[in-house]
Amino acid sequence: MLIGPLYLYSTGTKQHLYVEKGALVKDMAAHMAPDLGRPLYLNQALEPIFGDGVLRANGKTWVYQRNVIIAELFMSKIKTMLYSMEDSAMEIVKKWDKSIEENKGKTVDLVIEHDLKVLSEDILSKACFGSNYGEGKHVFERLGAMQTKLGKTSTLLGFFNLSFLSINGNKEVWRMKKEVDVLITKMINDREIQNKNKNDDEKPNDLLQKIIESSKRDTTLNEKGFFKRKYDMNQLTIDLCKNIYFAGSESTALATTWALWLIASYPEWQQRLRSEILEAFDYKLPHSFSEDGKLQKLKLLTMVIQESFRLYGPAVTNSRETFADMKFGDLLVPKGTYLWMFVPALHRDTDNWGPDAAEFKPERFANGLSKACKYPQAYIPFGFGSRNCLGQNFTMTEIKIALSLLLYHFSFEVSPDYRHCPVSNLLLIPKYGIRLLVTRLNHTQK
Ligand code: HEM
Repeated sequence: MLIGPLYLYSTGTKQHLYVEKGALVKDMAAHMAPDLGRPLYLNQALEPIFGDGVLRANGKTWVYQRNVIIAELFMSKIKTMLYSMEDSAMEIVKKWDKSIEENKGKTVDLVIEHDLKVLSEDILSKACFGSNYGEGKHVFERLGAMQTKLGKTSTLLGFFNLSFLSINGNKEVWRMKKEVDVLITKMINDREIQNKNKNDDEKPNDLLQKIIESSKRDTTLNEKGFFKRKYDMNQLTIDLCKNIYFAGSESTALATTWALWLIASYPEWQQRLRSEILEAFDYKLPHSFSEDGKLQKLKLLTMVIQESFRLYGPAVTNSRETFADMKFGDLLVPKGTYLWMFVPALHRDTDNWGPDAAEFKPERFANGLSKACKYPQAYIPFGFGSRNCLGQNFTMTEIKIALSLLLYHFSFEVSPDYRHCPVSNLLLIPKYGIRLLVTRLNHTQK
């Protein structure tokens, strides 16, 4: 059946508009929340995992949370996390080095995504919550288990099968929710104990601290009549932490995994990237990421990551609900319509990207996103408009550091045992894992 880039269908009383037209996404991106928000019916099913956290919220709770975290993820703040990101990334270098050593210095065939997952969980735990992977591990494990139970799609997006959970399955998800809440409550309480008797300038300066302080300072959400129900600020604090744990870990790990697989698949690009890294860091082990402009110098690496996000971005679908009658271009969309975007199709739209849209061509980003395609607003690996991802800078920095260190130390080829099968399971995952042949490199210093 041919259905085209714009079509409407209904499920009972709900109307769904599927949009795969760059020009329309551009118009949608120009509309501000709250008229265009998270779909309400998806929201109900996702309550155990996200509570009223920023990913699921609409209206004033969303505004409150976005304001709490936004400045904590600005580039100026991320610059203070560079050492810690690098430290975590060096762990993976040491681990792969050890595997090679145990193989008498010869090339090893490694499944990479688990190590990259641990890396991104460690970075997020340290940077945002002042703990490490060991401490955050139980939260990640339980959130992962809930995610698997809750189905085949993400909050960020779509096609949520609401009928799949049995009563027992449902009970189990709520049990896991309670476990996660207990773990996060303990983390918050521990932080409050640590903070006792400390002056403000002695307290940690991370996202968790900001979330705790804002919840005490900001009482607007508690005011009677402001919402249909009174908000429990303690629960909202827990929910927001939970949302950050969820939003910031697996997505980044998968993005790094897919980018490394593409780099291994295109040896000429791999060589070009390595030369750029060696040059930027003066042929020394890259450990000066905090030096001004070093990361910005990695222009080819940025292009490769952008292209990887275009073809293998972890977020597969995106969705919105119109909370008012709206107009996008010539199209009138009534209140209560669900809007769906299937990102891989949008990112391979030949009308927007040209006839080579399906090919890996990082050079299309040589002069920036605005020159790479007709409708830059329809490049949406991090979503669009006023609800776009707050973690973009964090993620891009983390991926650049991890890939620079890995490309400095190792060369990569795709293993003959690799089976290409990207599937959407909440996020875009490699169904059979990603296997790479990893070889140690020894650089002679300049
Ligand atoms: C490769 C990594 C990542 C990808 C692909 C990704 C993708 C997305 C997408 C598609 C959305 C929905 C945007 C929309 O509906 O238009 C989103 C929302 C969000 N992301 Fe990310 N994200 C990543 C990493 C992160 C990180 C590291 C953080 C935080 C440390 C983060 C925090 C958030 C938050 C708070 C939102 C909710 C924004 C809102 O609703 O206002 N993300 N992300």
